[in-house]
Amino acid sequence: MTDPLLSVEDLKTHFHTDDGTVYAVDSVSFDVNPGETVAIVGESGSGKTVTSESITKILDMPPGEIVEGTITFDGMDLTEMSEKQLQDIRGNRISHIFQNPQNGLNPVYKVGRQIGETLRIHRDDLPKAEIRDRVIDLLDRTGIPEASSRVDDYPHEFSGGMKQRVLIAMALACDSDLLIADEPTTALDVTIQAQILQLLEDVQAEYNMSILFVTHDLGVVSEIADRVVVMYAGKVMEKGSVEEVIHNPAHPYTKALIECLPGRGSSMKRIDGALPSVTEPPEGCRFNSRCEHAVSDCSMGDQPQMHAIDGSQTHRASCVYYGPGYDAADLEPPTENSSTSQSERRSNSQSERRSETQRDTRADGGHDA
Ligand SMILES: Nc1ncnc2c1ncn2[C@@H]1O[C@H](COP(=O)(O)OP(=O)(O)OP(=O)(O)O)[C@@H](O)[C@H]1O
Ligand code: NI
Repeated sequence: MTDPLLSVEDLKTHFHTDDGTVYAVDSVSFDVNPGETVAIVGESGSGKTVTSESITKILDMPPGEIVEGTITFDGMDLTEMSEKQLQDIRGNRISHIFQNPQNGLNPVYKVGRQIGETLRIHRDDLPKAEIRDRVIDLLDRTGIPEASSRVDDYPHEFSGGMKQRVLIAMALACDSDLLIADEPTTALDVTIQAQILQLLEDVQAEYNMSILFVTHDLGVVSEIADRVVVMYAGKVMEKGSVEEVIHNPAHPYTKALIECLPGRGSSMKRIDGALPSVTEPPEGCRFNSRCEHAVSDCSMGDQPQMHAIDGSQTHRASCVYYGPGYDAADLEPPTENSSTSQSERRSNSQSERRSETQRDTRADGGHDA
């Protein structure tokens, strides 16, 4: 097996605010292998952006601080790097694109000049004319029609989708190893969204780039990602291949997210309840207050450890039901006609439950005794 390109281990990024410490990212670990797409998914506020912005330290620090953890990129620990060293990495080996493409472009400069700037900074041996040729080629490859004239246009002359293409061109300028894309299609309409996702897949294959894709949308994850990391309130709830996580979700939080996908589950619904306090996170599993399966072990100690699912090397979930003394089958939804209550189900194994239901039936209407 090849070494991961990026390895985030036990990352803790906190914010020191007047209201206390915000535990935005609290012991997050995951890898990104060369050439693969890893998605970080979770509801708003779960710590996806803070995780991704910790990698090249583009966070506001202070109030933010990387309190613990290592971020190894191509064998180098980024958390130990000076600002000068990080500048060499940003836009060169690791590029970012964001939800609002406007923020990535300076309105007063022509787009060609801005893409060229990345090359001038990181490839200062390139002659001027060659830079221009390369920029036009990049715009062309990212699907901008008439690239040779568009190169001299200003950002406001481009639509949202075209601006995002310009930013992808910029990310490709130095042939980055890793593209971090934070909700890059959320602000775009659905057709354009699909085109941008397709473009990312195409350029990834062509440039053998890795992508860390941040989204709250599990539908997008199944389209673009190879592997997925499910975050909730600063913790990783589950991770694994897209197949594993989307088709065989293990954590009650992931199951609930999937239930909320349009066309899935019983109806269009949201997960009941709200994220827990970020300054005073609950004991135990951070999802416990919203989890219909929560038992007393779920509100004790730290976030449960990651347990392997069905003996998989890659699929893991942070839920006590996959640990000793529990049966993950108890996480399955109750059958349609089951009259037993939540608490009864928790305290009984499936077989006990069956015999209890039989007893109930007899008590109600049985005269065969
Ligand atoms: N500068 C900051 N100061 C204080 N708290 C912050 C700061 N930036 C982020 N946070 C907090 O960190 C937590 C994680 O935020 P983050 O932006 O990573 O969430 P997210 O998963 O990306 O959500 P979204 O889907 O809305 O983008 C949130 O509680 C947020 O309020
Ligand atoms: Ni975000």
